[in-house]
Amino acid sequence: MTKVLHLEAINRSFGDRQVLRDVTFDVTAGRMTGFVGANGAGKTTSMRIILGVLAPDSGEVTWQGSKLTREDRRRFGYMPEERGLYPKMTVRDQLVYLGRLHGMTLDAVRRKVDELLEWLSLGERANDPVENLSLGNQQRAQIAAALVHEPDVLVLDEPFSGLDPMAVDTVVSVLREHTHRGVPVLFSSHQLDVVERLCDDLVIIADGVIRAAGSRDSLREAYAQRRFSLRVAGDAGWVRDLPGVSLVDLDGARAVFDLADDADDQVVLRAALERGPVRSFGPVTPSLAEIFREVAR
Ligand SMILES: Nc1ncnc2c1ncn2[C@@H]1O[C@H](COP(=O)(O)OP(=O)(O)OP(=O)(O)O)[C@@H](O)[C@H]1O
Repeated sequence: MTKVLHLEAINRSFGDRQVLRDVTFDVTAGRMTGFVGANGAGKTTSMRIILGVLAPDSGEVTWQGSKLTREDRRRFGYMPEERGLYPKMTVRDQLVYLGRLHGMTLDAVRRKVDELLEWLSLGERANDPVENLSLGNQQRAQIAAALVHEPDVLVLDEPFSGLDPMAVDTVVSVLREHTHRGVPVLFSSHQLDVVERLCDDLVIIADGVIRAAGSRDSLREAYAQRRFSLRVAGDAGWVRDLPGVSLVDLDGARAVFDLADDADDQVVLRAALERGPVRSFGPVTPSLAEIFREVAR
């Protein structure tokens, strides 16, 4: 059976303000699930509830079909929004300490820490106090802290914020290594381009309500407009006169247009071929940013 972390109808209010409403979604083993939403949408609150830092007013979180226990949660890796490493302790000592807290033997934890430091390109900084590290390196150390006890589930609040593109790639390869071993990974991010590139599944939240959830590709398909792109040899402006076509963008030989439900894309293609060579023709898949704008507004 595939291992799934499941949130079922989670509700939570602060005072008279309800910030999560019937939040329901899955994080599946072996997949990277991107959790996206505007500031204040409810991502951090959901993650805190998963980790048991905060209790829901109603609803429950299950792991492999059973209600989460404290023991399960000890096997989770969490990178909280408020970063929590001791500034004066060296990176290595800190990671060893955290591993020991989780009951690892000194040998096992030392091996794991060396591996993580190398994976995250932190080897040269290992004996520096955290406060002497650049922000990007502090972020890497924070990620190492979430991974040191070889967690069964990973929940990461904004793990890519403040990282340069190379560091993002480093962290992604470390997380991918975990998904390949069957670990479900839930991460929140504001950077839609990063999420688009690396998530397998996507959960979009707005005002405490899940607006869309599913595999990235199925969401792209579901939100695909009947939008097409046509590139011809000459000027493509004539396409706007075809029935059912509404032009979205025209750039000389390239036209992007939406088709009415009853219009046939092959009719447009034949019309183009009658006029001359067609360089390319096909549906345009929406980007994550476009889907996000559509569902989260
Ligand atoms: N302890 C708290 N007391 C009162 N209100 C809170 C508390 N924690 C969160 N909130 C409110 O709940 C809402 C959701 O916040 P949350 O931090 O979950 O959003 P988020 O999606 O993580 O946003 P961001 O991307 O800005 O971190 C916000 O309006 C926030 O102000």
